[in-house]
Parts: sequence; structure tokens; C-alpha cells
Amino acid sequence: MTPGARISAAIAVIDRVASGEPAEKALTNWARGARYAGSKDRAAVRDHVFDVLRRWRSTAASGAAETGRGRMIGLLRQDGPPPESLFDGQGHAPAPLSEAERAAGGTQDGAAARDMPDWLWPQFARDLGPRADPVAQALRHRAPVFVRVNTLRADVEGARAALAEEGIEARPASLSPDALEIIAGARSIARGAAFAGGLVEMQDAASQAVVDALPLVPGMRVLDYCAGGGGKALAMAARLGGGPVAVHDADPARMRDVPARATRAGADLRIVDHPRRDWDLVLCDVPCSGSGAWRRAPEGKWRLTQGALDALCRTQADILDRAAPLVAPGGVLAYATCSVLACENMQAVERFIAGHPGWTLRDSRSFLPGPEGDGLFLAVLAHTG
Ligand SMILES: C[S@@+](CC[C@H](N)C(=O)[O-])C[C@H]1O[C@@H](n2cnc3c(N)ncnc32)[C@H](O)[C@@H]1O
Repeated sequence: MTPGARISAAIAVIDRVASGEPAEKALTNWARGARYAGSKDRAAVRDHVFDVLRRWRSTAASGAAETGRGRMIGLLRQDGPPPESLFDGQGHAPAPLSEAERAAGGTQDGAAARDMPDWLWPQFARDLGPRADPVAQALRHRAPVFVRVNTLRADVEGARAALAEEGIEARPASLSPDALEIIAGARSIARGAAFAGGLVEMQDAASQAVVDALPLVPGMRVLDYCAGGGGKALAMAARLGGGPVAVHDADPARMRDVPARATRAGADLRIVDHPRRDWDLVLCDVPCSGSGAWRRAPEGKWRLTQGALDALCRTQADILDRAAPLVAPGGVLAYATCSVLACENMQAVERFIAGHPGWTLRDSRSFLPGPEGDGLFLAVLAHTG
């Protein structure tokens, strides 16, 4: 496909997303009907679509239309090359810009310029203070790619060398000693031998740093209460010399890949349907707005409403209520989100402590989205009663 044809494809997918179809589904549907598209074409179309999703408001303003075409014109106006060079009507490229399209295109301020929802921006600005603007800007751009070196299978230099043999270039990441940032070849990782052999796992560097900050000691009885796909459980198992780590999720289907991932990693993860007490460490990596990771999942930014955020906060409180009694005397309760919003982070912890005498905050960490990783929050609580 030519660069122009890729833009035409992205325009069609963006229009489907605008009419309510999830982006992944719209991309899959497009790819099914586009057998001529190779893997590089599919990757390029996907990049255009996700670039626009991250900047849904500002690209519409720059392109002066809330359509796929307008948004792609706007994206090119922001990032280049000039839209006139690709909208030339040749082959499958989009039609040339009309006089009106050439003349249109504006700038914005406030929430729109930061590609934030109007309702959320005041809260975001209050919560993050002087960091609000750089964080909002970071969320408008692609996230760096990181892997976690699985120390059960390799050391960092060994994993780096194995990746290099596959043409994947990596360098040490600052947030975690086991994290590598992928500089080139990121799209090949999941198909490669280093990944298949369990030497590396895809995991954001801040997610790795959260697990690094947990007070884990081999021999501890550890429960991952919201295990999902098991990313943090695998990292915890590596810290414990292989495990075991008990994994639980209210939706067991979310853990369907856990056995295969554990086998690949050489980790001992044990699914527990109805966890009972006495765990030395219970991790609650709760469902959240995902605001710290909106670079990776930008649809979440536009889907979130005040009502949905309030409901998430109630779920987070409920999970802490259920998990706290599972902690053994002297054990710890760890609470993690991939959010930067205070109501899901420190305020949630303060509400829990206020309602649960004997629990105190032992440690907390906040990571903001940027070149080093995503935005995450961790609180480690101990029971002193
Ligand atoms: C942020 S995801 C977990 C990600 C996972 N820890 C990882 O690192 O890959 C949150 C998980 O919490 C689960 N969940 C939601 N409500 C829950 C509840 N009441 N009890 C336990 N798990 C719950 C969801 O099904 C979801 O899989």
C-alpha cells in the first residue's frame, strides 16, 4: 500500500470508531477485507488510528472536521508531512484538499488543546498541579516499549543479547533493574525466540517498579487478588525465586492465559477460586480509569465519565474491604492502580485507613507517564492492631 492508501484506510477505520466500534475491532474488520495489506501496512494504519485516538479533539480542530478525513488532515498538520503531499487522489490516496479544507484548521486552548475531556481537566489539573500539563501532553504521544527480563530464565545482559540476535535493540531502563526499553524491532518481540523461551515479558517499566517496591521475601505466602492476565504475578514470582504466587480474579476468564504464561516463564502460579486468609502479602491491582496508561489505551480517555469514575472508586473500596481480612497478622496489603487521579490513589487509601482501624500506610509511590514509563500508584499498608 502507498502512504496515501494507508491514510485512506485509517480514515475509514476512524469513521467506524467514531460511530461506536471499538478500535481493535474496527482494525480487525478492515484487515479482514484488505488481504492485500501486508504486516507493515497494517502496522502503519494502526499507528495512524491510535495517533488520532490519543488526540481525538485536537486533530479534529486542526483538520476542522469531526470526521476521519478531518482528523487525519489534522494529525498530519500536527506531525507532518503536510496533508497536501499525501491527499493527492492518486491510486487509493484520499482526494486532494478542498479550498475550504486548505483554509480551515485552528488552534485551541484549555482541555481541548491537551486532548482531555472537558469534565475531567479541572480535576486532573487540581490533582497533578504543575505536572498536569506535561502529563496530559505525554498522554498525547506514543508510549515507549519495555520488556521485563525474567530472571528465572536469563540475566539482563543475556536477554539483551538474545533480543539483539533477533534484530531487536534494547537498552537498560531507569525505573527497574530488570527492565529493558526496546529501541528498535518492538513489533517482532512477540514472534521471537526470546519471548517464546520466557526470557522476556512485555511489561511497562513503571509496572515493574511497582513490583520491585513490594516487600517480597522468598517463602512468603503471596496472593494476587486481581491477577488478570498475570503480569504482576509473574513479576512477583520472579522476585520469589519462582513462586509460588496464588492468583485470583473476580472474572476467572481474565486469567485464561495465566497457565501458559507461567509455564513459559518457569513460574509457579496457582489459581485460587475462593481465597481464604492467611497471606503474608495480598496485592490488589485494582480495576481503574487507566489514566496513567491512556497512551496505550486511548479510547479509555474518551469513554470515562464522572459516573464511571465514581463506580470505579466504589469497586476499588469494595476490593480493599474484601482483601484486607485475608492478610495474616503482620502481613501487608498492597494497593496498585495505573491511574494518576487522586480519587483512585491516595484518597482511596486515606478513605480505607479512616474506615479500617489498625491499618497504616507503610510506603507509597507515584509514577507519572513519561519517557520512563506509564503512570502508576502503589500503596503498601500494614496492620498494626
Ligand atoms: C488492572 S487489572 C489487573 C492486571 C494484572 N494484575 C496484571 O498485572 O496483568 C484488574 C483486574 O481486577 C479484576 N477485578 C475486578 N473486580 C474484582 C473484584 N471484586 N475482585 C477481584 N478481582 C476483581 C478484573 O477482572 C481485572 O482482571
